[in-house]
Amino acid sequence: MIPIRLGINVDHVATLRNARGGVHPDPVAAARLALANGADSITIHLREDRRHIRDADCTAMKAGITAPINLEMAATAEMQAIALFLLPHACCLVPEKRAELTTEGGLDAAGQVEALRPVVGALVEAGIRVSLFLDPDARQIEAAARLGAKAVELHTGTFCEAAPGAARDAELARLRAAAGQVAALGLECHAGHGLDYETAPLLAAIPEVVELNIGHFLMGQALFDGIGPAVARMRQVMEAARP
Ligand SMILES: CC(=O)[C@@H](O)[C@H](O)COP(=O)(O)O
Ligand SMILES: NCC(=O)COP(=O)(O)O
Repeated sequence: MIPIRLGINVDHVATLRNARGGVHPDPVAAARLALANGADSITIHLREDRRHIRDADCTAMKAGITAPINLEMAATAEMQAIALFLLPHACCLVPEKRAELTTEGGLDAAGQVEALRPVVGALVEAGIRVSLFLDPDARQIEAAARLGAKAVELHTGTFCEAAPGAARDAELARLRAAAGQVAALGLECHAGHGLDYETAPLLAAIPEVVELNIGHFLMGQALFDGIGPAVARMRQVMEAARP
């Protein structure tokens, strides 16, 4: 079986914690449980509005786990400074709009290469593995390679939100083609957003995809099954689908 990594996004543990302004549930405790049950890394998205993960969560996560941390961030001076201080294993540059409910699409890397270049350069220089969160679009993927990113995380939201049928099949075909292009350019291919037990195996079946990042669905499922069993089942269905 071609190995595939599972990154667990614990943003929405922080959403629940913030609902009462306290310290429970703790994203670091959730991360440890996920790592003990099949996760390879932990993703945290420090949004500009700090709606869930906060700055203290980032330092607590760095101190609290030894597994790789993937910091999702907007490509801003503020976030760059935080990343260079925190020095996570990886950073994933994502688009952010304050009014959005969640991430709505991929970063427009092709449209802002010169603006992104210094941010990507500074993070790579600091030894951080930089990925760009992109739609499965050839022009965007080519821009990621031009920028010196080491990975692309394909946005699977459009695929996950589509009902089974021709439109969803077409989006999966786009994702397959994009994964092939990412790998052909020598970058790692990751995927994420909206994945669940039904859709994640369809991405895991793509040989070029080497990492899935999954959060919201699993944190919801954890309310019923517990984080450990929820993550373990995701690991199982991903590996069962793996070529
Ligand atoms: C980029 C992406 O799809 C997610 O990793 C991101 O974290 C979604 O944002 P929220 O976690 O705020 O829903
Ligand atoms: N980059 C995708 C991620 O980290 C988790 O996205 P979601 O599963 O919370 O939609």
